[in-house]
Amino acid sequence: MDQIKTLRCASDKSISHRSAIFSSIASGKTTIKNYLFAQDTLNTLEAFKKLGVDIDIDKTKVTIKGTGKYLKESFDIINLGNSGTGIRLISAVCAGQSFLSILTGDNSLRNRPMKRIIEPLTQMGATILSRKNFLAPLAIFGKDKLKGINYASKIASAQVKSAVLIAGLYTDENVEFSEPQVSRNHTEIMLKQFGVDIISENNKVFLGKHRKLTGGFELNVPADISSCAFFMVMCALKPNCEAVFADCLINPTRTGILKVFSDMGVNYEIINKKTMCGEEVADILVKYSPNLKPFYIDGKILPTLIDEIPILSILALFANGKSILKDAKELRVKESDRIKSIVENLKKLGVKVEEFEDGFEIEPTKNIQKAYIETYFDHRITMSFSVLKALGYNLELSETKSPTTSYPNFFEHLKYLGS
Ligand SMILES: O=C(O)C1=C[C@@H](OP(=O)(O)O)[C@@H](O)[C@H](O)C1
Ligand SMILES: C=C(OP(=O)(O)O)C(=O)O
Repeated sequence: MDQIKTLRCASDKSISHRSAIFSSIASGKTTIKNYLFAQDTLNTLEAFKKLGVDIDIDKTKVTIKGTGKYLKESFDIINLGNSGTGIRLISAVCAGQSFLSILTGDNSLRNRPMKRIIEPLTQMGATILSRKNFLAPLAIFGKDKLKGINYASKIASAQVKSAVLIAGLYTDENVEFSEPQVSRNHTEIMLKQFGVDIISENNKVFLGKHRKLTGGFELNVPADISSCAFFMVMCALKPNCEAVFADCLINPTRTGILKVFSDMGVNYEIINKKTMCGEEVADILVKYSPNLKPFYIDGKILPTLIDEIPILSILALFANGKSILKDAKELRVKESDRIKSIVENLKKLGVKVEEFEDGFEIEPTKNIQKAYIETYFDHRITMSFSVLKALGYNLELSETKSPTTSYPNFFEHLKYLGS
């Protein structure tokens, strides 16, 4: 048996975005330790610098002198790169400012749906112009006082929920949001830390009376379970592998993958629970797991593992039966159409896979063929197939730059765990 390795994977992307946004619109100087220095979350810091916030970045921490909720007009267009979270949450901040903001992103982001936030933010009183079909760039004419809203979202989306709650900080009227399943709740947890009254009841959230953010403390961002997932799967598939994933976020709105691991027979153990950033965190030990059952994933669990589907589709190749994914249409509007990206690439490996509008069925295979993988510049597709390649399969990837979006030292960690 090899020595047990410890890996502190990339910091949580969702929590990093929120820490930057809320520290910027709070009073006081807030320090963020273990901020994720990846392209998406660096773009969020750049956005707030453009909006007049004093932000200091050094190797270990970010210090943000909050301005309170009213910012300065940006001289320039704000570019959120590849980040759906960045553009959708910052649009909501801009909806509460009495000046014009223009938000854009890269080719992928300019093709992702923005109607989902344009609709509620417009109902709350902002004026938002977009390209045809509600696509970015977005021109946002905000108002310093918005209207209340009772918004029933048709999709479970933390980005939509967060947009409504953030815009809700700019009104004294009632703000209520509901969604079909509970999406990740980092906005609710962090707004509470900044002193905002917020009440969650099952799949509903309400803002209370107190909506002013008070910063001036230190936040410490845990490791991202969505980033750990790549190496947890690698460890499950690599003979003699045993690794501890340190400080991994285990917020129940994010741990669907652990439930799927249990169902499939992945050998893991939660060994050391703690709290960071108001969030549940733990060290997780994962071991080689040779007898895997297939997965069945549908709408109930999906929001809690939405970003882990690409790497779970790799795990499915080694199960002892057909894995099924349903109700996952949202995957078609991520950084790439992830259903298509997964299915097309698995077919190239010689895997029997059937594509549905909202998911797929994957047959395991003992004979993975040599293939050229088109990543569509989607970080999670690149990282998933890089794990498969590191397990000894003959793959060539169309690019290996995209992981900088969420996990800049991904390949270093891959080498460490693979060695
Ligand atoms: O709020 C967030 O930080 C995120 C929410 C999810 O998107 P949706 O809100 O579109 O489901 C997720 O896929 C994304 O990676 C991060
Ligand atoms: C979907 C993702 O992020 P975003 O929506 O913020 O671009 C992701 O990281 O997988």
